[in-house]
Amino acid sequence: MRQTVEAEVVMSSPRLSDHGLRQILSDVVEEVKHSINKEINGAELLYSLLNAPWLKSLLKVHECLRQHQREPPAPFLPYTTQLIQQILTDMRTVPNTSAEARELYSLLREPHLQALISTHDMVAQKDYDPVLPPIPDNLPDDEEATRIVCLVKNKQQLGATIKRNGITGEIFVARVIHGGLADRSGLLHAGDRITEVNGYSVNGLEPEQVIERLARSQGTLMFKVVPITDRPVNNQTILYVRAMADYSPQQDPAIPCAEAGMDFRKGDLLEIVDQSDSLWWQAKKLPSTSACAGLIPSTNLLRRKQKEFWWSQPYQPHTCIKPLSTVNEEEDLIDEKCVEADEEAFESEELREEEGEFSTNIEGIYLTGFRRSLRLCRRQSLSTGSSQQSFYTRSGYNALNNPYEEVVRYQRNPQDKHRLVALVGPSGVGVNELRRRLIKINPVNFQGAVPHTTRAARSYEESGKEYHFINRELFENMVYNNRFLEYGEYKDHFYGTSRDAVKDVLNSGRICVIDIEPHAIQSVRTHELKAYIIYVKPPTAERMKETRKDAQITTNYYDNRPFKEEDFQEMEEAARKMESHYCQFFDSVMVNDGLQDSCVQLLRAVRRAQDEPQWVPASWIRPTEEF
Ligand SMILES: Nc1ncnc2c1ncn2[C@@H]1O[C@H](COP(=O)(O)OP(=O)(O)OP(=O)(O)O)[C@@H](O)[C@H]1O
Repeated sequence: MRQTVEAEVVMSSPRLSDHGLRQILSDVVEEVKHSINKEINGAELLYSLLNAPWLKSLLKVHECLRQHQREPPAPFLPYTTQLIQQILTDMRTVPNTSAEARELYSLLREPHLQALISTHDMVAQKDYDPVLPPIPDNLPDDEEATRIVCLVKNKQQLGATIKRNGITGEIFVARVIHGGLADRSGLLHAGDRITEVNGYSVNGLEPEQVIERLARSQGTLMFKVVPITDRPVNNQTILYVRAMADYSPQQDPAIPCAEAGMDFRKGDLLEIVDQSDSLWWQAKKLPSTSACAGLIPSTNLLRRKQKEFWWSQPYQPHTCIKPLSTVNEEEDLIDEKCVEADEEAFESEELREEEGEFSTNIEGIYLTGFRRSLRLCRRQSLSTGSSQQSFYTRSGYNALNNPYEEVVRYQRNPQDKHRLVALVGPSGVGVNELRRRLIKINPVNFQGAVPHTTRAARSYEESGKEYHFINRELFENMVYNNRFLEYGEYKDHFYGTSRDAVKDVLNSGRICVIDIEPHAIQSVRTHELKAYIIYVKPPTAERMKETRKDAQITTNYYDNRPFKEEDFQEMEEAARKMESHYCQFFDSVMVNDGLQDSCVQLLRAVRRAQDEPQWVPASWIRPTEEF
């Protein structure tokens, strides 16, 4: 085909090719000379112009190029380099050159230009076209249009899967993996029928036998394919999701090709590049180092698998809304399970008779939301799991419904309200200590949320400061209206953190910093609060022993007591469970080792949350349909 085009170019200007431009010019020069002899006006000027050395050089370039067009490319000489050298030599001999000519001369001598031209010549001398077998002369008239595809094998996978039609025995390309070798060639497509591999017919072979043949071949792979006639238009949009479940292709017997599969863990960010198949999508993990995507199950398929395989069973969140005395229809509809799996992580303890409160006034700064009863109420619910002392939330999260959460990149506008900062960690790790210190560092910027309680205010307490003191009826009404992020019962009194208490802080322009139980995470991950979840992790048991030797743990029995060996073990176990069940929601993870370092880490994380772009659920930014 290319030969035809080139032939057409040459044929389209026969006069030039017959005589050569130089010859024509010489004829013109002779004519003009003749005119001078006849003393024709202006002819002398034209003569000097046509005789100018630059015009001659230009013509030389033109002729050399035309010459090259006619010659076969094999013994290609470094033409361009030679030409440039010739032009430079010619220019040197020209007296009184113009400023433009001098500029051109210096430009052509620039080392980077010379290097570029010499590179061009080197590349031009190579012949990259594949050597195709000759087309047989005796092709039947009804021969199907076939395509010969040559791919050079490298360390990469071919990036395509094949399948066999059970009835006809024909082999087809089942899918082409995005960014793989086959995809980048642009020559193989899902639905193409493969008739030959490396010159051998694949008719009647099993897909495994074809693959074996491909694996054995060295260097170039040659496919003869009958291209699919109605190739679907590729109008894929890229989708970003956070995995809410684990997946391992190696443990999935149903995956079409385990090598083409991509494993992921809860919390991984995935870029879904192809959803054209209803069962198997193609995705890359972010941050992505590979150009090649991997197969992952679609939402529907993963949901099905979660029910089938132990390895991807999602954790059933410990969310138990047990209505207080009031039961309403809406609550009945919420599918939530009782807190049970973390049960053994916490010791069952008797309620203390006397309730005490921590001092909350540090150097004149009033710190809210550090109430001892509230914390004990939480701990009590985890240790007993009994309906008498429970800590509740209205989370509707279920990984079975949403194994992937669509996410978008979000950066808070400086004029917008701050994102809520929620700390999560096993009891005793130091969540309250860190929160207290953060607020103390900058009470103008950071503040906790004032909790609500039904217990009576003490003489020194003021409603809205230590707690919002409200009666039981009002509390139940707030529960009924879903006003609490989490709430619970302790010693016949209710305690809870309300959505409005958090909003009050955010509306005042401050950053609200609260600590929550992990099962309340879903109630703060909303468009309204845009919570940034920081997980506070304990260091190793050795480091805990060292750093906490003077620290006191809050218990139900005593106001405070020193940490014991078993406290560290329990904390380690609780942390392990918390991570395995909730890690997909952690925006940031920090280890609370040395207090000073931890405060710096926390401050940095809080700044990141407010000032840097983060992946957040797409539903916070725009309403999304389930995909
Ligand atoms: N990095 C640390 N180094 C030394 N001591 C620490 C550190 N972090 C916290 N502590 C101390 O450990 C004890 C428990 O911390 P804190 O009260 O903050 O726990 P918590 O995570 O809020 O758990 P809970 O709410 O169940 O009491 C406190 O005495 C605190 O001062």
